[in-house]
Amino acid sequence: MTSQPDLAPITRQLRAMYGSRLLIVAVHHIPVFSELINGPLSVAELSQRLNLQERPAHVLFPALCAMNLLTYDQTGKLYITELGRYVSQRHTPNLSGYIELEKDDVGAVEMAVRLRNDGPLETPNGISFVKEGDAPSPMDDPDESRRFTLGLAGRARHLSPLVAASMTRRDGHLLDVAGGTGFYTYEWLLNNPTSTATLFDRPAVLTVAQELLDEFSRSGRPGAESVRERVTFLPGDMLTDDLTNTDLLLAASLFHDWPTDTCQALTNRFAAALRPGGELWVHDAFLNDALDGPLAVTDYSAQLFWGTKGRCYSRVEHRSWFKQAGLQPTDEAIPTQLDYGLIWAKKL
Ligand SMILES: C[S@@+](CC[C@H](N)C(=O)[O-])C[C@H]1O[C@@H](n2cnc3c(N)ncnc32)[C@H](O)[C@@H]1O
Repeated sequence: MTSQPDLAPITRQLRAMYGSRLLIVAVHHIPVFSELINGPLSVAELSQRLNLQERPAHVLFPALCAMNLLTYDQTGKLYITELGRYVSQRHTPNLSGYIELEKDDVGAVEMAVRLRNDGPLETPNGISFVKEGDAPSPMDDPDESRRFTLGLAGRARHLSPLVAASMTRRDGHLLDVAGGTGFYTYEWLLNNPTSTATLFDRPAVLTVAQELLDEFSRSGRPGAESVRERVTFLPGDMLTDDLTNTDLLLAASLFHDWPTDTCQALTNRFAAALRPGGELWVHDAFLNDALDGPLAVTDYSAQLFWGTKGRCYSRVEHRSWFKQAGLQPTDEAIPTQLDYGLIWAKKL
């Protein structure tokens, strides 16, 4: 087990920028506080008045709750908190004019565009970390996929020993879907010396993963050399291609790149790939089940909203996909680091 520090303060600072944009937008571009000034509204009512679709609403409203500007009443309606009144023009004094000084910030203006449009207006080069259908994908471009994959390598190197230590130890097969660098697979195989694994991702990503496995195998760590012989690299499209039958399936930083209907479809595919007694493990950053924070995750959700087709989801949202796919969710919630954690479900 690593004794390295939790790097969450760094990623929190990095992502705070996205939360700031949401604050400016909610006060000056998409009038959340003006709509709520006359009383509580349900998420559906408020979304409809603001012309926001499900994904942007589930990014913006939880973030404003995490900032303690909005909260839910007992019937689940959103209302303005005592603190939130101070960003409304109807309250004296208020900070609305002060926030207005940032209104034309390019990031805030573009965030308003993306919230209204449920994503950027144009994506000629595809969307970060996403390969879907025939649309162009940076994950299929050799230079871009290398840049994206190596961009995640430091986080994966840091978190993968913690993830491997928390996952089930067993003799069997691990399928690491959308496995990226492969570090989660390599670390799990190091802890499970008689097991095998498949790393599934786009072909250009697997080229990088193979290089990282070479480096891992030569690290001199006890058992690292044998890991190479126990990994199969399987290029493909997880949305459409057959997935290897497996005992454990890992979805690390996977669901948060996709909209809810795709998450359900993927969970169904993952459940079908599991053998009886198999386990689906999800490593991600989870919203509170009440969709009101935590701030580190609502900021992350805004970052993912900005760049991918997804957002952060709560454990309850994940567990509903598991149940619909016929899996039995466990109620374990295992923290790792960087505001991430593990949850898992069984196939009976
Ligand atoms: C955010 S990265 C996560 C990588 C790794 N699991 C981790 O935690 O570091 C998402 C991965 O999904 C892969 N991906 C996206 N669409 C895919 C598809 N249709 N089929 C297979 N992999 C896909 C990307 O290539 C990328 O490696």
